[in-house]
Amino acid sequence: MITVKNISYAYRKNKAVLEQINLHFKAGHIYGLLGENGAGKTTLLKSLAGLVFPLSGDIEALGHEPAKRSPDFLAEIFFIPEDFVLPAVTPKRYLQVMAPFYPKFNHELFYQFMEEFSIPQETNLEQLSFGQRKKVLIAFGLATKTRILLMDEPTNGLDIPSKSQFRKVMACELTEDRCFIISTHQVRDLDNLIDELVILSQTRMVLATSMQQISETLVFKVFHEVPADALYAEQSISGVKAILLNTLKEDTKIDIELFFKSLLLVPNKIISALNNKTINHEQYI
Ligand SMILES: Nc1ncnc2c1ncn2[C@@H]1O[C@H](COP(=O)(O)OP(=O)(O)OP(=O)(O)O)[C@@H](O)[C@H]1O
Repeated sequence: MITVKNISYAYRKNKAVLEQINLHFKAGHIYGLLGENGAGKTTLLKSLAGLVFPLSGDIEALGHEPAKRSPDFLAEIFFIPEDFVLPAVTPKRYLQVMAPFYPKFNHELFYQFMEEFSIPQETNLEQLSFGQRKKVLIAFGLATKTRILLMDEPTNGLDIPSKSQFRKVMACELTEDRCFIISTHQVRDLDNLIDELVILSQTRMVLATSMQQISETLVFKVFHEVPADALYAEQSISGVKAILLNTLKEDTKIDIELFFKSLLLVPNKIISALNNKTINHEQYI
């Protein structure tokens, strides 16, 4: 659905923000895009949306080059940025103006999400709280029915019930021909939602793999002391949280936060454990 070939980007000379990024995003999947502050996640999302143009390399999305921003492409992609401004109009007026840009827009679905998110429908958008406005934009993005949906920190500002509502609607709206890419630091908000993980660190792609591959290869457990065969371990209030090889084919819940930290601190151990089917950037160099 989206192929990213060796792209690099810099806002300023000699200060790379993305370097030699190679990725494939497939339809029917929800991707979690993780990375430290400044790793380049937003810039990658903007590149996919055609809002910034790679200095080298190519992106092909739905057969289009995003940077050309052709109307056919724009009708099939929606980007929910972290910060945004909504006009001082009612949701109804907002739809009258914006929905025609998306030929598959489903009005009924939009109002259904608005109800599920408990957003007052007659209120001027400008008078809503940040979290409420974010939910309006999420409802709009899902109702566009675009094949690609990009979200930058979508759960930022959402209250606890809305976060679980968000997971529910996202899972329901994913179809075989749609692809959702979510950049976030709130990994717990993505629990049981994402099925693919992409990790960026310091301008590079560290890892792109499926959650299934992670759970088949690794186990996540809590111990009283650090196990001798731990690939990575850290002390927590509940004990020593550790990642080990899944030699007994156990089914444990992936601790994404622990996994992310392990990749930053002991990348070689984790990547070589996953290496069988995993793509990492070194394979492209
Ligand atoms: N408009 C801009 N002009 C110049 N530099 C920028 C601009 N936007 C981002 N950068 C720089 O590019 C780098 C990557 O930023 P980006 O926003 O893509 O990272 P991120 O991974 O999304 O970070 P965060 O998790 O903090 O949101 C940072 O060093 C940032 O300072």
